[in-house]
Amino acid sequence: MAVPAGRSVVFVTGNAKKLEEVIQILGDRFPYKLVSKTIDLPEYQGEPDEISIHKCKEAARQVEGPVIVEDTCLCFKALGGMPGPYIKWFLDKLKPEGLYKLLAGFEDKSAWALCTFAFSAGKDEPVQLFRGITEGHIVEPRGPRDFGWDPCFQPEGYDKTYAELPKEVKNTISHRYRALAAMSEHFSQTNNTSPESKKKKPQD
Ligand SMILES: O=P(O)(O)OP(=O)(O)OP(=O)(O)OC[C@H]1O[C@@H](n2cnc3c(O)ncnc32)[C@H](O)[C@@H]1O
Ligand SMILES: [Mg+2]
Repeated sequence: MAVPAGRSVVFVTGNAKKLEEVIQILGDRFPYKLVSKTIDLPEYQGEPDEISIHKCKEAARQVEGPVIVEDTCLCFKALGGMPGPYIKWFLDKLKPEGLYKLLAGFEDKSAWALCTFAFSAGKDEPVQLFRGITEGHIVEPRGPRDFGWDPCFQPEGYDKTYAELPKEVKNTISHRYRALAAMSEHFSQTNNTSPESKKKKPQD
């Protein structure tokens, strides 16, 4: 499913830092005009894919047009992938220090950040998902506190936390960067076909 060339797509999020990164990462790589809209969508429960699909359908219902949403999970290996999609509440109550302490009884501090972008061309249209994963470790918090759990996540292969790394570095290795790369690639390909040929193509 595609959006006619030149049309805008609304990125619905209640998180200003997410939006900032999305704009920095996408630059002019995205074939549609990205417009943002601040709506605090419900925090659904379930598996990450299910949550993103629900979130996207609700956004499409409210916006009544093409939308993108994003959901981020932080998963601890020693905890079987939890907090996962519930990281927002864990972070809110425990702060980055508490997230680190949560793993005090475990030798395995490994974790992965999962970002899922979901796109829908409108109300009642199917939802497409684009995922990105960055592996790393949960460490004692270091660095600025301006974005979520960044101070306690150290990506694999780096000796700095997401918070300590320059934004330009985080934005070329992050879960969000990887998911956006998959989404941009998909839309660049779809966008290369003419509107006429798109009409004849079966829906993606
Ligand atoms: O409106 P939405 O887009 O849902 O924004 P949100 O803040 O509710 O975000 P999520 O539901 O995806 O919950 C993810 C939590 O993880 C935090 N988070 C998301 N991406 C992050 C990143 O790259 N680095 C650090 N923290 C991040 C974010 O602030 C939330 O507390
Ligand atoms: Mg949310």
